[in-house]
Amino acid sequence: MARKFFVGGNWKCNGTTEEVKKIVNVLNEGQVPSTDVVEVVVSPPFVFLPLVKSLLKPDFHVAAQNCWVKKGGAFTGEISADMLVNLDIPWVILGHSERRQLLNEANEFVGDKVAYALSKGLKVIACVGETLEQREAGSTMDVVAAQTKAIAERVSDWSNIVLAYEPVWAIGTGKVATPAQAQEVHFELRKWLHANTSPEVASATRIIYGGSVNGANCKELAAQPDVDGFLVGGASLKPEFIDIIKSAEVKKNA
Ligand SMILES: O=C(CO)COP(=O)(O)O
Repeated sequence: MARKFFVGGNWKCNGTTEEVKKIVNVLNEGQVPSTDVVEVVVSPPFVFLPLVKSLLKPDFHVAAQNCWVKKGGAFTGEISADMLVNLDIPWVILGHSERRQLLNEANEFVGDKVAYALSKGLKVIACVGETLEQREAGSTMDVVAAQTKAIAERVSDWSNIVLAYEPVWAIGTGKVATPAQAQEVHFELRKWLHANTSPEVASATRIIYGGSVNGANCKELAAQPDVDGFLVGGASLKPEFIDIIKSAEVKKNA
């Protein structure tokens, strides 16, 4: 089964109402491949989710950038998966490295979040990735395997998970992984899924790359056999996001 190309735009903690409307406008007007070829999901901050959802053309979907680990209650400042479902928000990003690093989200905690969000019917973009120090120490695969294992131990159905490989050293740095570096980790992650989940999960799960993806480097990355799309930060706030969506054509013609 062919894996449909997936392009996510992670807006992080950016935007005003006016800016959000402008970005949505650009997205709605952009000439992009059909939904048979590419799945596009944008992730604004929580407070803009209803606005973006109401303005965005139906071909594109929205994701929250996080949610609480279980049912809501006395958890000041948190947003529950149940609330996202209530607002018809189909996707959530979990385990982003900024949350793992700045907010100390541990592998197990992320795994619990993924399991709970899936159990409520959300689709999950689950992020993994190593720091520069870990890469230089040669432990990239150990790190991403441990992060993926914490999810695999808690989840049996992978059909609503997209796995995002985002090397921390490439995020927001302008230092993109080379196509060969991305392919190597994606290939290893798929091999890991093959051995630790099932051959079916390994071949069906989309593994997307994130970290300084832009309009200029996306095509070469998209051409890698195990790169099934992107999770884009900075460039997802700019018109070049349309070019990144278009890189799905590389796969179609492959
Ligand atoms: O963290 C990212 C997406 O989740 C990547 O961010 P940049 O594209 O800004 O490097």
